[in-house]
Amino acid sequence: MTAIAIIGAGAFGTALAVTLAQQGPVILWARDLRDMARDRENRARLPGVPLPTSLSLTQDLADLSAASIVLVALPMQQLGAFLARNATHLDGRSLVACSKGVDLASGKGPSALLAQACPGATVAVLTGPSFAADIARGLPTALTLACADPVAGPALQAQLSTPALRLYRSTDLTGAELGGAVKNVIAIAAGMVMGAGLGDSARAALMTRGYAEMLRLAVHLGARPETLAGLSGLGDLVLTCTSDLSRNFRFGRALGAGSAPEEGATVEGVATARAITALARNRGIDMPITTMVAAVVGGELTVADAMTALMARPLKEE
Ligand SMILES: NC(=O)C1=CN([C@@H]2O[C@H](COP(=O)(O)OP(=O)(O)OC[C@H]3O[C@@H](n4cnc5c(N)ncnc54)[C@H](O)[C@@H]3O)[C@@H](O)[C@H]2O)C=CC1
Ligand SMILES: O=C(CO)COP(=O)(O)O
Repeated sequence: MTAIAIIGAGAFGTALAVTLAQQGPVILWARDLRDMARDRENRARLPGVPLPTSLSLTQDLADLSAASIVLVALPMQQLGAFLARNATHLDGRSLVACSKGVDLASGKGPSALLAQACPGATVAVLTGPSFAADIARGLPTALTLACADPVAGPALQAQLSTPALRLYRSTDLTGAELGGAVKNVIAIAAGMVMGAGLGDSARAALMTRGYAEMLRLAVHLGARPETLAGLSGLGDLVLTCTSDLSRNFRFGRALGAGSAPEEGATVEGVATARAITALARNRGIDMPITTMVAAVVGGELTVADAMTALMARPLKEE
């Protein structure tokens, strides 16, 4: 019996599938397998990583019926529509949300979308600092597995950990997924700073103040501060704001440098900046960097004007 299934054969879904297949059978669902089955490699999203024989591929969601754990690794803005069509295939299992972001249509994170569409499921969140390419190469990685259920949480932690992938357990789903959502927005801002040539000192200031607004939003929405200080918040913020491997960082850097961003890359921080700006405005939470990123990606502000506006804010206590 296949115990673990993964939905979404992007870079992250494929990397998780390759890693978890070292421990037992895994089934990976893609809406379009293209040449993956023939090549035994996901050349489009995770080139150079062979797919092990314990990993099977399918385009038919009915093939996932034997899996007790389903990891959902779709881009955030695709998740709601996918669930509207396919929730009956997923209900009643342990569903692990792997997307990072906030849904523009509903203002919800991935775990809330899963719980709403699949009321009989046990929902968890897997998040933290990890590039798909690192996981797939078996490099050491530590992530947060958040699940409110006191029995399912430890079981999932054990089943999804490997010698190279170390999962820390939490019951704070709100904090875990808001850290992963906001860090992408701040990474775009960090990229803008570096692309515009404003320097490492400016980036450190922006990361720190970005962390402050991540914490402010998450605590307001019921998260525990220590969650944000962990892998899913600070850990992922540091990784994403400082690495060329980050698509959000590279996107921001292109904007800052006045060059064209890469085509076809999943850059979750773009829509999430807009979703969180709306959420923060409705709740009266001050999130100046997120609001600035939303305005720049929406074409309402230039990077230079956004930086000037941030520096001109009234002086305040830290
Ligand atoms: N790539 C990474 O290093 C990491 C990614 N993530 C998160 O994982 C999520 C997925 O990202 P990636 O795998 O990197 O994206 P990706 O850009 O590599 O792949 C996205 C995949 O989703 C598929 N897809 C898009 N819409 C779909 C739909 N409606 N139905 C079925 N399949 C659909 C595409 O065909 C593509 O294969 C994002 O939320 C991202 O933030 C989290 C941690 C690390
Ligand atoms: O979430 C990630 C690292 O933890 C991947 O970051 P990007 O989506 O910016 O590439």
